[in-house]
Amino acid sequence: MKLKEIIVRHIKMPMKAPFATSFGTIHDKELLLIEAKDQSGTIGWGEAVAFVAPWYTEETLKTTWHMLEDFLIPILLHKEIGHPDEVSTLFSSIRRNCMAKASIEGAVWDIYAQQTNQSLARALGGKKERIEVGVSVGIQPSKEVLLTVIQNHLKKGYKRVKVKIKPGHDVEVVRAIRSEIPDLPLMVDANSAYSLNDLDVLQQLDAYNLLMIEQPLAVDDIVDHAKLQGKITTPICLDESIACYEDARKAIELGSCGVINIKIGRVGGLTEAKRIHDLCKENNIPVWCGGMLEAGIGRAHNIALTSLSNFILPGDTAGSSHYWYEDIIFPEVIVEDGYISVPQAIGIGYSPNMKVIEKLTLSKKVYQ
Ligand SMILES: O=C(O)CCC(=O)c1ccccc1C(=O)O
Ligand SMILES: [Mg+2]
Repeated sequence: MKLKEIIVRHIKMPMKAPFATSFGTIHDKELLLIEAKDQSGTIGWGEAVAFVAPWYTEETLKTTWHMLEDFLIPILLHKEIGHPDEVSTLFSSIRRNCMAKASIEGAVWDIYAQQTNQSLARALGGKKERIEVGVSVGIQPSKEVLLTVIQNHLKKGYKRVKVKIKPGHDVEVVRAIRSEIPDLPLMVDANSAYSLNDLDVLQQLDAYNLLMIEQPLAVDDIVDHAKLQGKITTPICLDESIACYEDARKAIELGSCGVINIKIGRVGGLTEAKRIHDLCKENNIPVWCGGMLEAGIGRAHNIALTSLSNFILPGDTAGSSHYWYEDIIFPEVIVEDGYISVPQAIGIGYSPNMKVIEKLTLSKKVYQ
């Protein structure tokens, strides 16, 4: 394929409820949509998942647009691409900026799947027909509200619940959930809010039979995570610390985690996500697919990736209606009894809903 035109749209999705984490609260999700056209007319879609502020990683919506416009789009436009794996090689002179790279690489994978007449899941080597999913619950105003929110998600069929924690809002919260729902498959995510000085609190969490503790320590500290893993039995799941295959290799070698959360944007695309998946599989490290409050295009890519065999644990890819009044794809992502069916149609298996996309678009730019 050769890309002849790329359209970048900045859209703003109103959220049903704000999402609070240890690093801040997200009220509406702004994101970039990438529409890439190949010379034969096939259109592929990608989503840039960076937030407007750099709390989760260093990237922002504006840095992703800058990288796309000034570096990544010029590299790809009019270049012959035989296979989507070549995109990361073409981008290898650009350091990091993973979410920007992933957004356009995802659109190339979509075109490739369509042109080889298969679903994106199949193109990636995924075989699962349905995937098990959980939900991520942000920090709530009170324990009562939190418990009501969790019960509502369980009624909808979600089988695993992740709650956000931060210092001062941790052991008590977990104790309250456990005393009301003792057998709930439960995990916590700290988004790097602790250090080894908090060992006492992290060891107390060990008593609550949690599936895992996600990213308790600093983003760049796989050494301290290894020390912590030696002192608690609950598996540590790394999220922010794993930005590429090499990070995963080193974390596994050091014993910094028992589980890895793979996010396509955080690791720079589907090709790198698949490499990390394969590495974890060889090392008996189960993985699951993390989320970035994606709109439908990002959600569709997550579903395809999660169809790979070592995505053993339920991921954060909830149904469209979990966050959105109206998603940007048709049909929307539906969760039934805790499962999403992996689409079998060619490409991402969902169509962009242009009416909704146009309505939510704040600005748009065409590159040729
Ligand atoms: O539902 C989702 O998309 C995942 C929600 C989530 O936990 C999250 C949301 C925003 C930023 C970081 C994270 C995270 O996994 O750490
Ligand atoms: Mg996380």
